[in-house]
Amino acid sequence: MKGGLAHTNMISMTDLSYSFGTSPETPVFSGLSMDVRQGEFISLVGASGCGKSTLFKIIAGLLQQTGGELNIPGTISADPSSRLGRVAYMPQQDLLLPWRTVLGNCLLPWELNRTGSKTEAVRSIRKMLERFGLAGTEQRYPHELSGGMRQRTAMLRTLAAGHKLMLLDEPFGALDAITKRGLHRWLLELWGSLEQTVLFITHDLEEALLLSDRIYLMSGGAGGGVQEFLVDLPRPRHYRLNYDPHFVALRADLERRLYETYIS
Ligand SMILES: Nc1ncnc2c1ncn2[C@@H]1O[C@H](COP(=O)(O)OP(=O)(O)OP(=O)(O)O)[C@@H](O)[C@H]1O
Repeated sequence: MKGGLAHTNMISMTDLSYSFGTSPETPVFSGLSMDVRQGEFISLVGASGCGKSTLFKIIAGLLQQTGGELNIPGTISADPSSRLGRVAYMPQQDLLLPWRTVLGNCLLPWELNRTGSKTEAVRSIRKMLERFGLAGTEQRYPHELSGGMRQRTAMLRTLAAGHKLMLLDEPFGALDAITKRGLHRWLLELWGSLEQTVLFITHDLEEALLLSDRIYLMSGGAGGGVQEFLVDLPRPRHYRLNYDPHFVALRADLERRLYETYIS
């Protein structure tokens, strides 16, 4: 966690559960109690299908939990519409609009909110494009970008919405190891320089360890719940840390605990 930030909860959930209407008796997950504090970088790992993306949709206000409490300051747990537009949510597929340029895609949050002038919004996006290593791409269409560039564009658009809490659903899942490494460095720098709180879904345990303050291991199903895993590695972090004996031991421990969620 970044220094100087208060232990204010950005999200806190108690005994949260969710079942789709099609199978109300078999919850996707249940008994989720966890919190995300201001300025933290938290990762969520768990078997495919345990409900990670569903949880993000609940936090973003697209779905309503079927049990338990979800507290996000300024919203009402029982009213999912009160959460809509309160957090920045980047779903698994980047969802860039193919008929819009990079600039056009990044202007979407402004078009939805209309806060400030368009000139100011364009100026601010141009500045961010540089910071995101996307200078010169503003008139390109999504199909003219590499996978890494698309992800950065989608993240820029997510950030341009101006929310302090970002939900990133496997943003680097489809990228090669070296591109991923570059984006990790870039994301850590970005997170370190902004007052951003990040909740991040990944299947890559090294990625989770490198980026996070804490990791939640989600089990899914009835009585699955969630386990907390503390990442006591100093910051700033660099990928060379992956070869550090403490990192290797943490990775083995995390893998063992994740394995236990599969067989429990
Ligand atoms: N609209 C839906 N109706 C019914 N079941 C659904 C629906 N959407 C998802 N599910 C089911 O809910 C479960 C959780 O899906 P979810 O996408 O949240 O899992 P996940 O942990 O994010 O998976 P992955 O790691 O593979 O992305 C899965 O079994 C999925 O098939």
